[in-house]
Order: sequence, then structure tokens, then C-alpha cells
Amino acid sequence: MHKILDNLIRMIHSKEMGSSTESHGSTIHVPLHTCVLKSRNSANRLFAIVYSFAILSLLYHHCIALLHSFTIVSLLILLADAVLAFMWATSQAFRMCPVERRVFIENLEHYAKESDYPRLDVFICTADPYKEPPMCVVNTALSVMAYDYPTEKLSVYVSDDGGSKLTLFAFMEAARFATHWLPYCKKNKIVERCPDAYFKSNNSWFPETDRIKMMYENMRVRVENVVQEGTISRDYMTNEGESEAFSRWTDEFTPQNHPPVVQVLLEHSKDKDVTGHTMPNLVYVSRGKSMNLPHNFKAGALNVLLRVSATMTNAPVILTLDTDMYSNDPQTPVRVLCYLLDPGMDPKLGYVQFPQIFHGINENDIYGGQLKLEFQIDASGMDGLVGPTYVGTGCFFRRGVFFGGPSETPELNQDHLVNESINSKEVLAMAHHVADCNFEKQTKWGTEMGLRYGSLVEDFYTGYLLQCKGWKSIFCNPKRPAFLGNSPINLHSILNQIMRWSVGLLEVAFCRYSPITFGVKSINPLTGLCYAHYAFWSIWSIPITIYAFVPQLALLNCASIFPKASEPWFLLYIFLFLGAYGQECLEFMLDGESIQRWWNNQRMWTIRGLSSFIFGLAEYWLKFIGISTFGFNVTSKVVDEEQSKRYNQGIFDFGVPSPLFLPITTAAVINLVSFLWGIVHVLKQRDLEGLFMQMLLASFAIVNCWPLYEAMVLRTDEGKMPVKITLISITLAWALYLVAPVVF
Ligand SMILES: O=c1ccn([C@@H]2O[C@H](COP(=O)(O)OP(=O)(O)O[C@H]3O[C@H](CO)[C@@H](O)[C@H](O)[C@H]3O)[C@@H](O)[C@H]2O)c(=O)[nH]1
Ligand SMILES: [Mn+2]
Repeated sequence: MHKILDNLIRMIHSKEMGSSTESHGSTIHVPLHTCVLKSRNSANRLFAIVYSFAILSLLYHHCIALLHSFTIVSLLILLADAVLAFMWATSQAFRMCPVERRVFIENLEHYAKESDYPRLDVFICTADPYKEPPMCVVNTALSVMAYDYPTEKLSVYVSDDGGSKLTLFAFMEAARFATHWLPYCKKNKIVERCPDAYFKSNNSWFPETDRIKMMYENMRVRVENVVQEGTISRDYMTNEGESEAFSRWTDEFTPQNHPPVVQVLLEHSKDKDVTGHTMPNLVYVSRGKSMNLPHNFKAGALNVLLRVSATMTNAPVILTLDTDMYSNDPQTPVRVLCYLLDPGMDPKLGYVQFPQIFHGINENDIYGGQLKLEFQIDASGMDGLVGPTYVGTGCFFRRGVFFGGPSETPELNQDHLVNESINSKEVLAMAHHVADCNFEKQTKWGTEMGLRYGSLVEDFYTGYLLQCKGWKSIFCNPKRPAFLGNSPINLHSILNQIMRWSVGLLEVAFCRYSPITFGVKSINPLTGLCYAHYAFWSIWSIPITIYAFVPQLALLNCASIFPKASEPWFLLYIFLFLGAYGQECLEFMLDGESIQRWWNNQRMWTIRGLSSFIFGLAEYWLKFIGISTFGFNVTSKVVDEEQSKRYNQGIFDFGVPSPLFLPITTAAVINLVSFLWGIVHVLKQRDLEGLFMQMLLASFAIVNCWPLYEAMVLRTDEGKMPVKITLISITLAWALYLVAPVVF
């Protein structure tokens, strides 16, 4: 087994990529980067062998039992365990050869001079000035404009899907503030270049700090006032050019229906900062939209930026960012160059992905918002194969990956050189043309070019299809996070977000290129399994739901459905349970997380299984048969003071009467009642053996549900469980109790 795997992995690496560069170039002996296998590989593989035997024997046991006496319950348990086995098997692909990389920025000078650095186009998406406050995206833009990178090679493009002049106004203000902020950061070698984060942390103070802070505050107040008023009064406009720009927002202009707006706010060849140095380009883009044409959400927005930037700067390297993902390290692009400029690098390297890391996560991460397993542990597992998938933000691409063959529009060709000013009439006309909503009609955009359409998780889908085409990627996870973003701080937002992901992932699971059929062949079997694991992410809900209800309802009916505590099969169950939980716990601890964080993460896994995943599955099928038109519901980045207070105290926030909460609360009720009933039964009958496992399961669920009981009965604050939900769930639990005897 060990050998087969090694061979497989060697095959995957037939073209050695990303190892140390020492062997390349005869004179240079300093590495740009190294890549080593994590030491846990062998243990993982050994454990996988033992565990798979255990799973096989359990499935065998189930089949025998089923042949013996066919009941709905044994069928359900078999189904649950089969799904668990599938998810376990696919998850092993991440554990076969996780790697760790290091980058040596200090060695880059041996390979390239600053003048050799490639140009870099940064894309930032925003979609709604009320859910994503303009100051948030302004901060993100300022943090990347201040990168330690030659300014004449840097351009920042902002996509405003909200089509809002408020956002444009915020960026006009930002362009002015940037002429002070950039020299300030560079002169004082500031590391924290997102102004908001900088002023919030107690950083070192310089003579001009107070003045800069004052300017920042002035800008913030102006922008927030304008957003609150919803319009820009004349007093806020500083020159004719600005009022002319706003004049494009005519009465017919709505966020869903309007012509494209491309506005150059800073141009490096003209604009200087206050110390006389050049500024990077800053361009505002609001793509044209029409009610009658699909806009394909974020994928559509990024494709417009790909084209607009092609007509203006056409940089060979592209960084995509979300509104809230600000740069936390000015050296990041140079770090990426250590891979891109390595002469020995595989020419098929398509992108370098940084993990999504979030600021403001509470101490014990009650909502598992860090997504440690998904964004970090599993990503380093894929990195050992052909590389991680794209996660939508914090990713540096080679422009070439998005432009399949040569384009019919000459301005969109990769080697098209832009010599004219980006503010010239011709360039602007072309930029507006490619940002129009009709441009993509009858083109290969979204199918063979650009970000791919057809899934609500355009990032996962695009990364997957790029890898199917043979592109490889690298996972770069430096000690100091390269980017930091917002994570929702109430349960409802988190569950909604994960539900949207579930729908999008199912769209990948059942598309023509399903990872389970196409991916395993065209990339490699292990990577195919990794993609399948996430594509089918929401089927976790099947075993979780079955295990949350069936054994407990059986308990209430005195039906024993698991082996007795004295039977050997019982030990098998215990081994399977402890093995899976133990391995994940160990992984968390080895990655420097606390045991509480792991605990909360596993709780969120059940909560997701009983809410987002169930509803995601349902939503996907409704969408599939054409009943629902579930779209990209943007996650709000507005922070409510009270909510934030509760979050920091580690208190769960339910608040809204959402159906998403119903399965969880119903399960909480059923588990509590069945456990209490079980205790009574055991005391009366003195027979624990047969029901022991069911009691164990119920008690485990109760411990997990503790915050729910508090929210349902003990709390009085705004974040408690709405009474309506509690009442409905009690009724549902009662109904389940009444119908259960039919089955047992
Ligand atoms: O029609 C749309 C919808 C969204 N966005 C932007 O997409 C980004 C992500 O939206 P958000 O609401 O924050 O969604 P999340 O679920 O937090 O995003 C995760 O999941 C998305 C879908 O997989 C990825 O695109 C993101 O990069 C990833 O962070 C934001 O910058 C939005 O402004 C648009 O530009 N246009
Ligand atoms: Mn987000």
C-alpha cells in the first residue's frame, strides 16, 4: 500500500515542481523556496489502512444484519454508515502527502532585479454598499496599493457590482488619501498597511501620524455621511471632473440595469504622491448590467475585470481579492515572485493561493469560522498532489490561465501591449466596450475563458477545471497571514453562507465534469477524490441527520439498534468513533489550535449537517427542477455592536426566526427527552446493555447542544432562540415521537 501510494504520488510529480531550486542554474546555490513532506504522512497512511479494515468490517456486519432481518432502521443505519465511509475515504486523499513550504525572499535578488518584476493587476470585488460598507473595500484597496512593489507596475481595479456612486465617491476620497498614506507607510516601514487596522492597533507613533490619522478620520466621516444620506451633495464634490463622473447616474440607472462605468481615479504616469513619487493605477469599474441577461455574480464581475485590465495594463500576474480581504503583509507579491520567477518552476504553474484567514475570531472560535480544516489543513494536503483549489480571494494567477486560445478581440490578447495612457479616449472606449453586458454573448467567456460559470462557488469550480486542464498550483501559508478577512459573527449568516456553498458545490458534483467521474481521470485519482469530498460536502447531512434522530427515537421505543456493550462489534463502533474524532483533534492540535477550538469545530460540523447541508441539498434539487432561483446572497460585513459583544463573550447568536434552526432545535429536544427517558428505563428495568450505545449517543448530543438549551430556555437577550422556533421544534419533536412506533 505504502509503495503503491508512493508510486502514485511520484507519477503525479513526474514533472517535479516546487522543490528546492538548488539544482537549477549552475552558479546560483541559494534556494528561493523549499517544500518538504510533513512528518505525519507515514502515521496517516498506516492509520488509513487499519481504519479502512474497520470500516469494511462494519459494512459487512450491516449487510449480514440486513440479510438476516430487513428493517427500515437497519437500512437507514447502513445508508448513514455508507455515506460516512465515502466521506472518510475521500478525506484520506488530503492526508496522503501534505507538504510544508518555505520561501526565502532574501534570495530573490540573486534571480531578478526590481526592474524585472512582472506587472501586477489587483482585482477587488464589491457588490452592495449597504452590506459591504465602502470604507471596508477602500481599506482593502489602500492596503494593496501600499504594497512593497514598484508602483509603476501595480494597478488596482475595483469591481462594483452594486453600481453605486457612493462606492465611486469613496474611491475618489481614497485616491486622495492614498497620496499621503503610501509615502507614510513606505517612509516609516509600516507593516500594517490597511489604515483601519493600523489605527486600531496601537502601533508605533511617528511625527506625522496624528496628521495622517486626522485625514483618515475626515475621509471616513465624509464617506460614511454620504452612505448614510444615500446621495452625494454638491458640497462633497471637489472638482468638475468628479461631478461629471457622477452625472452618469441618471434616473434610469439602477444596480440591475445600467451601462458600464469605467473611471480612472489614479494614473501612474500622471499622478504623484505628496513626496513626488508615482502612484499605482486605480480604476473603478461597474460593469454594464441588464435585467434580461444573466450576470453570473462574482465570476461575471471578475471576467469583466480581466477584460478591462487587458485593455488598460494587461499585467501578466493577477491578484483577486474580496471586499474584506485586506493585505496584512506588504511583502506578499515579492513572496509570490519567489515561485513565479524561479527558472526551474514548472511552466504549468497557474496560480499561488494563500489561505483565507480571518481577524476578530473569538477565543474559542464558537462558529468554527476559521475553517481551519478546509482552508489550511486540507489545502496543504492538496498542495502535496498538484496543488490547492482556488478559494476566491488571496490568489495570484498567471493571466495566461484565463485566456484560452487567441482572442478575436486583439486588445484581449495576452501579448497585447498597452502603450497609450489608460485615460485616453481610445483605451476608455475599448474598456467600456468589453465591460458591456452584451459583450459575452456568443463568446467563450465563462466556459473556456476566464472564471467559469455554472456554480455558485465559482472559485472552487474554476480552480477545479483549471487543474483538469493541467494547470498546477501552490499553497503559500506564511507565518504572518498575507491577508485577513471578516468572518460572520452570527450563526444565521454563517449557516446561510455555508448553505450557498453547499448548493454551488453540488452544482460541481453533478455537472458534466463531476470530480468523481471526470476529475479522477483527468487530474489524478487522489486530487479527484479531494474535489469529490468537497463537491459532495453536503451529503454529510445524511448520516448526521440519521444519527441525530433514529437511535434516539428507537430509544424512546425501547428498541435496541446497536450491538450490546458486551459484544465485540461494540468495540468496533467505539474504535471508529474515537479514531475519526481523535485524528481530527490531533490534526488541530498539531496545527497549533486549542482543544476547545477543535471541540467547537466538531460541534459546528453537526450544526451545519443539520441545517445548511440539508437546506443546501433541498435548494439544489429545487433549483435543478427549476422551482427555485437561488442566487449569490452576499454576506453582510456590517458589524452590530450588541452582536459583536455577545460574540466576544463566546455566546451563540440566533436571533432571527429562521427555518434553518428547526432541525437543530428539534434534534436538541429529541435527544434530551430520549436520554431522560432512557435513564428512567434503565433504573426501572436495570437493563443498560442493549441501549448503552444509544444512551451514549444521546448524551454526546446533549453536551453538544448545550448552547441551544441555553438559548431556548435560559437566555433573555436579543440573540436567544426566537420563541416561535422553540415552539415549532417541540411540536415537530412530538410529531416524530408519535409516528416513530410505525418504524420500530
Ligand atoms: O454578484 C456578486 C456577488 C458577490 N460579489 C463579491 O464576491 C465576494 C465574496 O462574497 P461574500 O458575500 O463575502 O461571500 P463568501 O461566502 O464570504 O465568499 C466565499 O465564497 C465565494 C463563493 O465561493 C468566493 O467567491 C469568495 O471568494 C469566498 O470568500 C465579495 O467581495 C462580493 O462583493 C460580487 O462581486 N458580485
Ligand atoms: Mn466573504
